[in-house]
Amino acid sequence: MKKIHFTKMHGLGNNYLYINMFEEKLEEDRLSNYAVEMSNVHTGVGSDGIILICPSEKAPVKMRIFNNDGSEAKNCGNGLRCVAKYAFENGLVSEESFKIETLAGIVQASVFQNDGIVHSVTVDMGEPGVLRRDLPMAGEQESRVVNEEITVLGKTYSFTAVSMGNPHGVFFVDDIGTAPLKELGPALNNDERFPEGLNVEFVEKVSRQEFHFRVWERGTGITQACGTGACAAVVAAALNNLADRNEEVTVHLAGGDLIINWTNEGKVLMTGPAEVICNGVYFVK
Ligand SMILES: N[C@@H](CCC[C@H](N)C(=O)O)C(=O)O
Repeated sequence: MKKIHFTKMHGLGNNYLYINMFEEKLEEDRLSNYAVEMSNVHTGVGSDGIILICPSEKAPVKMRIFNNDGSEAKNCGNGLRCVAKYAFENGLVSEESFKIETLAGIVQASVFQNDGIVHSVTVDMGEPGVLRRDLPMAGEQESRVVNEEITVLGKTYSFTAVSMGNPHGVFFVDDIGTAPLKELGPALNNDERFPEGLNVEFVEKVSRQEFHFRVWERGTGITQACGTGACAAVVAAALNNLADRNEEVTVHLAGGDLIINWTNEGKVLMTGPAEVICNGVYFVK
């Protein structure tokens, strides 16, 4: 019987099964099935998806992420912090600052540790995409989508679109508690205006340095946290003059807080925790 060794980790409750591809051999054409099977809460381990920590020719490690519906995404902010922690604690890297390759490009991770145990990680996520073509989204490809009206399920909302390597739609609301996440998330993700789907975020401003945040993720549904989504939210806040560039902004997600800074140089810095839940062995059916 085939066995897959994994480490279950989470970043603010956004949990994935991490597979060390330096040691495990998985068939490329079965990765999507493994994500669905292993993530199943009833018959698998239960998770928001799987993340492969792979060898890379461009960096010490490469991250690949599959949502729990089996779809592969190009980026994952909470995943990057966990990959950085795993790589450092398991000797895949020896420096405290190192590169990680993703399908969206190469990012720089810096771990903060005590006695070899990483408690938090800053990832330089690179520059956000702010044009329609970056998502992609239908319409004039070279234009931005900032506070633009969109009609969904018969109601009109204003939203801002940002790519962090994966597509995000950010909706600013007065009360995060009444945000129609469950309805708007799937509707927008399946909307033909977003040919590659959409991660949907509702964001409530507390001050220019503090926002509440809830997310419906493409390929998974409602999760406790989304790192790329929090980055997109702060970029969207700055584009709408609700926050300032080059300032640390605290984003309160369902699972805890992230600190995000869209610097004047254009990079988005994300800082937050990463935690190990358990190690295990999955018996392939
Ligand atoms: N939870 C992640 C994002 C995971 C991928 C996303 N659902 C997509 O399909 O783009 C994060 O922390 O960024």
